[in-house]
Amino acid sequence: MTSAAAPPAGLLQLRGVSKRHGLVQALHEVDLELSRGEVVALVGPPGAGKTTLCRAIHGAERIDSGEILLDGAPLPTGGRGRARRRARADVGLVPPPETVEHALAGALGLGRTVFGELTRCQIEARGTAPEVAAERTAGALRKVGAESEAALRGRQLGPSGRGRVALARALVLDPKVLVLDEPAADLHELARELAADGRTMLIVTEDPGFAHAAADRVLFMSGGRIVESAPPEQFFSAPRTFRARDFVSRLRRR
Ligand SMILES: Nc1ncnc2c1ncn2[C@@H]1O[C@H](COP(=O)(O)OP(=O)(O)OP(=O)(O)O)[C@@H](O)[C@H]1O
Repeated sequence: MTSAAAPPAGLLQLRGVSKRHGLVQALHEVDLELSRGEVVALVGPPGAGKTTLCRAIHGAERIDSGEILLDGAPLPTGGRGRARRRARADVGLVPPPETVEHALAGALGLGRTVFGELTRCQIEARGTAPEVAAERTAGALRKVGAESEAALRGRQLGPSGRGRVALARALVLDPKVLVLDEPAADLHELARELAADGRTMLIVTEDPGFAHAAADRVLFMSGGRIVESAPPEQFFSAPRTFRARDFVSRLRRR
């Protein structure tokens, strides 16, 4: 199939989303729907388009065609204004471990502390009052177990701290959809807690155990297309297409 079968009245909808990187068609008319409270695991081989899809949903990647709707309203795909900042806050993205350092370094700038940045971004994106924002920052850092990172600056963060702070930065904006791109294993338990709390999430993962535990549904991507959509137990035990069977058998051999 070329599009994911999904229930109607989704919180997040992608319709015919395409994106080309130079000669590479990274996303090919992707249709996707996430219902409120649904947790979807996105899997697929390297180069399938998973990160491009996550970045497009977050508004970090300009799409070539198609549309992305959140709560029925199109997400702005360009510009720098308040509407765009708000849209990016509504879809929180935690980048993969290999790029989270760069992403946080950009957010924290040269001098800002973790606490300062998490507070600032709420004031900027949501117009939150400073004292309320500071309280939320403290709550988010507590939630992810990164209270001891509060006074640190970008380069002082260790690998585990970076992932937790990036998650706290997304959470502090109370996103309608949370996208986790290959979260490190030490974030899995937190992701499961967020799923149990009813968060709507799209999680890129190649860990079948984690997908089973956290996700309601698995989407399999290959060649820029969503090829299968199934409950985790069904997908990992009986994938339908050749490409998915090959992917699952490679996972089993690892
Ligand atoms: N900025 C870019 N410039 C050129 N090509 C890119 C760029 N970003 C991604 N691509 C290409 O687009 C395709 C999809 O990449 P993407 O990173 O979205 O896949 P992925 O499924 O996340 O892969 P991985 O699991 O390896 O992270 C790949 O062929 C990749 O090489």
